[in-house]
Amino acid sequence: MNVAIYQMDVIPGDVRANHKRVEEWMEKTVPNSDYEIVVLPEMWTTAYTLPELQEIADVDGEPTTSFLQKMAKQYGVHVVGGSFANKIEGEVYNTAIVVNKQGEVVHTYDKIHLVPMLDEPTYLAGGKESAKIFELDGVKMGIIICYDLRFPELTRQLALEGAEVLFIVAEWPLARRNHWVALQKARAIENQMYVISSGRVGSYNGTTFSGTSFIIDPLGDVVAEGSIENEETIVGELDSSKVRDARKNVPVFQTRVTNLYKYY
Ligand SMILES: O=C(O)CCC(=O)C(=O)O
Repeated sequence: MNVAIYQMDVIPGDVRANHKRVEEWMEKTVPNSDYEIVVLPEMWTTAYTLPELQEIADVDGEPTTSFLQKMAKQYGVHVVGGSFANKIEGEVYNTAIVVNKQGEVVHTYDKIHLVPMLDEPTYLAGGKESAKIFELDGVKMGIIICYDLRFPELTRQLALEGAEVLFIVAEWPLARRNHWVALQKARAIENQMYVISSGRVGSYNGTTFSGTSFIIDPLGDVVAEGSIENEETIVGELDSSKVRDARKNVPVFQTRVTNLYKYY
């Protein structure tokens, strides 16, 4: 499966303008390509305009869900649609969405770990359900959002449920880029799965973001890596046999000693 990540900058607080940017990127990037999956970053419709989100967030997933469904159908590509601010019954969630190339929503996930350093709990509600797996073209996958990367339990759970690919959509600050890089490689190696991340670039409200979107294979080797500061498209190929080989050669999942793990 060929993947293209849109490592984009985000216009703060302007949902329609960001839709337009994604539409323009799709128009330019997807036709005549062999991309089967495209990936967007975290909160790409609004950026982290937290105090404004009650006013500008989508309501019950709209208009962003319909927009992504239209893009997926029009371009015949699966869309891992990053995440967006999504107001449901008065509370704003950070919602990730996956739409298949037929335009069907195959998965949503509301970020469960809110970031204290960003005061997220003041403005956002945490998801009520854990991350779960979904399938695209018969391959099991999972998606987590930014700060979730710091909680290895969540990714392990997805791997134990059969995920071969982990998407991480993010707006990770440049100041902690070394964590971003090391944790992604660790998640790929320890779970013997592909890690595909989409980070935003640019700055907002005094924070500069780290870009550095990745495609990392199940051995932890980097297939493709974005720059720190440029808007660009990062591409690479996923091969399920590499997951099977990694898990066969180092049989981590058969060697776990769960009865001795106190907290898991
Ligand atoms: O964990 C971090 O250092 C950054 C997390 C973050 O910025 C986010 O979840 O949006």
